[in-house]
Amino acid sequence: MIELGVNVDHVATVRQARRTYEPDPVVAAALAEQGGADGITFHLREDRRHIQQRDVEVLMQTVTVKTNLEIACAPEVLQIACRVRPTWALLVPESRQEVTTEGGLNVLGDDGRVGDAIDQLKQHGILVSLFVDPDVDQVKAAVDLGAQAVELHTGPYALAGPSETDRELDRLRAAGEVASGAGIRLHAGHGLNYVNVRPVAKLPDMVELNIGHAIVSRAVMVGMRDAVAEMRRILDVCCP
Ligand SMILES: CC(=O)[C@@H](O)[C@H](O)COP(=O)(O)O
Ligand SMILES: NCC(=O)COP(=O)(O)O
Repeated sequence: MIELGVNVDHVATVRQARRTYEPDPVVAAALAEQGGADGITFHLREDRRHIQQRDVEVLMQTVTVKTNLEIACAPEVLQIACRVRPTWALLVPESRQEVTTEGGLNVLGDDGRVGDAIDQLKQHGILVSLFVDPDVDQVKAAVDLGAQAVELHTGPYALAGPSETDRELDRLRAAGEVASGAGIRLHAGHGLNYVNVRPVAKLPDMVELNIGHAIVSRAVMVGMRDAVAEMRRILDVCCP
């Protein structure tokens, strides 16, 4: 059965629109758990545009399922991760100008920062996943650096037009085969929603999907528990 990681970043986005106290991603995470989340994902960006350090601290005290802290390979956030010790750390690229995460980590071109970050996190008992484009060479480089999982960037798939979707799925399938063939966990995420999720969930050896924006968008209408439960039902039906 596919594991569902629910990303609560954009609950914090709504809160930060007024720099106030609500809606609280901590409450959203508890409701997501009631809806069937297997993990809670939260991205402590260097620019703090949504999740704040307070959210990380309180989520680490309250979440009862897996925690998946997304961070850049930057000393300040790495230090926080090593102190709070989430179940997983997902290393992602960041740039101030981006609307959202744009591409995967360039692991192939690593200047040592990714490798050092992996070692530092693992020394603190944290499992490490790398957010990479569905590129076989990037996945091989992630395996070589000792990542315990890769999260394939499904943004290009999600944005693909009808004539490109199969090609993007083939890229994801090929990259996933390298990951599972190397014995590391295969995750995927970014831009997945209630319609496009099924083909990705059905990819061979897919273990975990991390979904945020689409679930939070549905939650605005129906509530977090029901929005998560609906995604859970979709995954349970398509991947029993
Ligand atoms: C890496 C990824 O795709 C998401 O988990 C990420 O958090 C999205 O970036 P924003 O949260 O900045 O939208
Ligand atoms: N790493 C992907 C994630 O956590 C959620 O991305 P999105 O569903 O908010 O695009």
